[in-house]
Amino acid sequence: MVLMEKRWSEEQIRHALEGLEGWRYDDGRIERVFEFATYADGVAFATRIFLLSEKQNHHPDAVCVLWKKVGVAYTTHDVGGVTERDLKAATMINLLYQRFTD
Ligand SMILES: C[C@H](O)[C@H](O)[C@H]1CNC2=NC(N)=NC(=O)C2=N1
Repeated sequence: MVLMEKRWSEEQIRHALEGLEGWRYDDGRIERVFEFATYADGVAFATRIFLLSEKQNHHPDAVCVLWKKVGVAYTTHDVGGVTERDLKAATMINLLYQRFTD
């Protein structure tokens, strides 16, 4: 039995996002747009997100690969809102992004 993650309140989420650069809360999801020097970097970044999400068994609600930009959104589908799992994924994605900006 997988423990049901507890859905966070909007206040809890907004407080947690103060420490999570670039992410914002909107309508039950957390999301961020990442910018890149090249389109190929954005594609590589998105691919790493897909592989990470399989490893975590926690998958993005959306990944949009645009010209030199990638949009990412997370929510926990099982509970219909944002949980610790989404914030953990966002934290790991911010760390991943650092490799593309150093
Ligand atoms: C059975 C499997 O563990 C669940 O469906 C996982 C898969 N990935 C998931 N990803 C997200 N974002 N939310 C979930 O509730 C979720 N559940």
